[in-house]
Amino acid sequence: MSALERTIIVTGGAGFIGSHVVRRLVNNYPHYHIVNVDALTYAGNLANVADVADAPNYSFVRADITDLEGIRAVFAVHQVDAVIHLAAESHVDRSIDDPLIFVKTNLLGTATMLQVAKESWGPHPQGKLFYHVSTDEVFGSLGELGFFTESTAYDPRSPYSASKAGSDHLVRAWGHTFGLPVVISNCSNNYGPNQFPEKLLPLFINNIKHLKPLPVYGKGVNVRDWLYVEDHARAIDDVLHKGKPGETYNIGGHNEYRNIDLIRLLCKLMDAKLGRPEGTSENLITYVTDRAGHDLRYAIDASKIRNELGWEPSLHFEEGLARTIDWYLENEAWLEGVTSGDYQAYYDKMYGK
Ligand SMILES: Cc1cn([C@H]2C[C@H](O)[C@@H](COP(=O)(O)OP(=O)(O)O[C@H]3O[C@H](C)C(=O)[C@H](O)[C@H]3O)O2)c(=O)[nH]c1=O
Repeated sequence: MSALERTIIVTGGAGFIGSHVVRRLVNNYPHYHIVNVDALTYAGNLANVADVADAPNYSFVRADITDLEGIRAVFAVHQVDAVIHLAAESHVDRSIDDPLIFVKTNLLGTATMLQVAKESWGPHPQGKLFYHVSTDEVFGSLGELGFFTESTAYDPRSPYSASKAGSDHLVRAWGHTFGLPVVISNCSNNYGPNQFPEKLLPLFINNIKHLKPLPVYGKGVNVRDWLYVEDHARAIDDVLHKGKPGETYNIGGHNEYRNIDLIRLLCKLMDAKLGRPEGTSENLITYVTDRAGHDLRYAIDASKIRNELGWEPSLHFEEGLARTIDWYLENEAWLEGVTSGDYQAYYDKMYGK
């Protein structure tokens, strides 16, 4: 491995977005050594990276980012040039149900990664990069108009978004105080293969498949800006290679949908794909109690990354959605695998079914 040009740690590389980043870097940069560091908690799944598991420029290390000695051991074995930090607790509903694990993983975990990078790289290191992958939820909630830019003031409102906002601040603090070269990106809602079926799209695809109720929070009028996960992975690649240390980049799909409109579109596409009479899936829609503190709207102004790094989303949403549905329907074993075990207990607790 030492003959390879650059060693990059990807934390959370067995998770949803992380697995797409790992796959892209392993395949596109055979001269890089990609070290996937993942604790394999409920949403981490080595099946997500099975296709690159035997690649000569890929390694996997099972480690928890809150374990200082475990992370030190990873840096002791590998000559790390860059960290792409994606490992995080990410589901807003879980953060309402059980906030402390979000504080631990997202704050202590990020601080641990930063501290070990600093110890290992020394003061004001040259040619190193700590890249923190974050969320647009740090900016709070928009009304009907406007977009989040890189200079929008932070206003996180859920335990999840507050923990991510705090982790962004920690990254900037290590950059400012210790001269660690850091970069941050804040992205909108992702969708695509490998997403754990607690998030809206994979949850609803799975429920439609099994003719189970579709729990729409409140009136379904909340708006999200959807981006295909491979477009996000390409943006991360661009920020890694062309981003300026000390900068922040917003990433988004410029693709806003009210939840209920998205769900109706999903229902229509799935009825067609499953050969069911039109309206079958829509009949499963069940309006339920709104999420506590539910943010109304997220929308990203991605002009900085477009103008400075040349990144743009590539996939039309309806095509991405069709591709996503096909993936979940075709990968039955993956879906069955992640919805067995503890999943049913979680589902029953959250939806009372
Ligand atoms: C699971 C679920 C969700 N919803 C609503 C709640 C939201 O308005 C929307 C999407 O929910 P989801 O939990 O999939 O995603 P967000 O809460 O927008 O957050 C997501 O996008 C950001 C950027 C991240 O940073 C989070 O990590 C990621 O989870 O659908 C329902 O109406 N019913 C449901 O059963």
